[in-house]
Amino acid sequence: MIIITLSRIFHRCMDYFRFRSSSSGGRSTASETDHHHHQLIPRISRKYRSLSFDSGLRLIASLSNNHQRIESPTRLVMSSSVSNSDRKIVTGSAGYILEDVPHFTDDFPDCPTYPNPLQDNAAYSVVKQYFVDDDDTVPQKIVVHPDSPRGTHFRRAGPRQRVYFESDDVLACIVTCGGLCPGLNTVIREIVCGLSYMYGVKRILGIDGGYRGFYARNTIHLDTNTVNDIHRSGGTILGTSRGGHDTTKIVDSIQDRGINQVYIIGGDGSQKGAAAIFEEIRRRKLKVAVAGIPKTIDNDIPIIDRSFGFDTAVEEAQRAINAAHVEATSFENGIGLVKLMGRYSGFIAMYATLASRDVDCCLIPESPFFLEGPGGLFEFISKRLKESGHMVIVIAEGAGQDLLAESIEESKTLKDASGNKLLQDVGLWISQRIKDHFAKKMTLNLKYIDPTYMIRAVPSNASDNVCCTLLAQSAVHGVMAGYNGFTVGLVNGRHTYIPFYRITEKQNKVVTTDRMWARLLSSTNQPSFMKHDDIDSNQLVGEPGTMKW
Ligand SMILES: Nc1ncnc2c1ncn2[C@@H]1O[C@H](COP(=O)(O)OP(=O)(O)O)[C@@H](O)[C@H]1O
Ligand SMILES: O=P(O)(O)OC[C@H]1O[C@](O)(COP(=O)(O)O)[C@@H](O)[C@@H]1O
Ligand SMILES: [Mg+2]
Repeated sequence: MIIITLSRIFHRCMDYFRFRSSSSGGRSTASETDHHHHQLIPRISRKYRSLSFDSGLRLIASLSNNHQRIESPTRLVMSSSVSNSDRKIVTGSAGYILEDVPHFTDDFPDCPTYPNPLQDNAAYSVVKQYFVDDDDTVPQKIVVHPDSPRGTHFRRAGPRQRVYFESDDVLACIVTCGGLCPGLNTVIREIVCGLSYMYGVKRILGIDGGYRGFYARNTIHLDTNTVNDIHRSGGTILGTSRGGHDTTKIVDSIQDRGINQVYIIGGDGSQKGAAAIFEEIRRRKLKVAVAGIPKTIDNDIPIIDRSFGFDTAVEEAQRAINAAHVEATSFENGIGLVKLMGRYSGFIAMYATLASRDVDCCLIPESPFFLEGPGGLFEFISKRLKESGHMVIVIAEGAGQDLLAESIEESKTLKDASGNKLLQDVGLWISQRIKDHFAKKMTLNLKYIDPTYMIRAVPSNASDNVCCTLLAQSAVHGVMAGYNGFTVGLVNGRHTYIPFYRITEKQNKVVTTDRMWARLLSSTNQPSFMKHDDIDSNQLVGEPGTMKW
């Protein structure tokens, strides 16, 4: 209680000395902005002139005179792998760690705040506890032991009592980057509607065609009318692209246009791009917020439970698997083979298999397999055909690439414009290998179905539409509340703000020693195709226990 009260007193004191900053508006250069900022500082009491949020916390701590709750929370600033990026880590008792996100007050300790317009909105003011308490955090791990530390937490998303933008001053922009994903249009729609209806923001721009659109294309005007029906269509009305991330040109464009809120909808690559933009914005001391909304049908983004589009992609994949099953059961020794997306992570294949119940074998990038000999794929196919006369195989596009690379040497080095590995068609390759192997042994009817782009080009389903809406609203609330340099994401079913470095430091993968993969193996009754050595060296790179729903 004491720290909360002191913290509020501190913020009240700070509010008293607030000034109106316009550092990001207009066409000011970085040096002009600096100058403008420093011109305004003398208006603040000397005592609080250089008081950052951190030093504010320390001030409260010293005032509190050794109170237990104040003794423990300490903010440690650690060096980051990304230049100029300070990691905000708050530690507390019982091994509590908050991996916090940057806030405007870190760089602009005296920037003004305003009452949240939602508090005058009849629809929200009746909602009990609509505003999120500043102390609310969400644990990354929810399975704990009596004596285990409380571990890493992330800041809970949602609206705050005070905001750091006046509605009329906001110039927001939205960009979609990377591959398509069901729900992109819904997220665009809900950012526009959230900004407009909740916060009265009128100036919102769409960036045309991904990152390069910042500097190579005109912007697109967005309002609640223009986005009204877009959620019914797949794709993105803004267009998207790979490559073209030129940080300097992008931030020049943000600065020149006077944009002060940047919403970036994209996958792991896009979030790395967002982090680079945020770093440059900070370096230039611009009062511009950058927020990421994770887009990934592959579910290759760590920390989060899942993001929008995945559910729809898995549902759409069922149509291909059903067709494969019908074909396989209609012919002697029928094999239906379906290739699904998943460059480095096999979540779509794994969940489509678990959902379908018709799949006999699921092959993913994380689980090595081999074709010939005892325990190999050919032996299993032979066994399953003898038992039931047909089978369905689901293969993720990134599976077995090492086997393909043995035959196609140059395939190891090919990359797309964003630097992602370009894959060979494992579906075609494995179909041919199976046909060749059984050619002289038995009649085989193999039908290869490749629904690749169909599962991501569709509009999002009902559950993903809800997911898109909540993510978009959470991003808008976070930005308006002054948080910065974050990706919004579901952690254990709660929306959180996650620092970019945690999102970009590794990829999420299926952990084949985790219980979910074991559940799949028991559902299909397929062998693991793993040799003992593979188990030992199995990359434990995923977040064990992700996809918990
Ligand atoms: N390490 C990086 N730094 C800066 N920008 C990046 C980085 N990786 C990817 N990007 C940019 O992010 C955008 C999307 O990346 P991509 O890998 O194609 O898709 P996704 O975001 O869906 O993973 C591209 O414009 C790409 O240039
Ligand atoms: O052919 P494209 O459009 O470059 O994309 C193919 C890749 O896009 C994805 O659908 C999604 O990847 P991103 O998240 O990097 O956009 C992958 O599953 C697939 O390998
Ligand atoms: Mg990606």
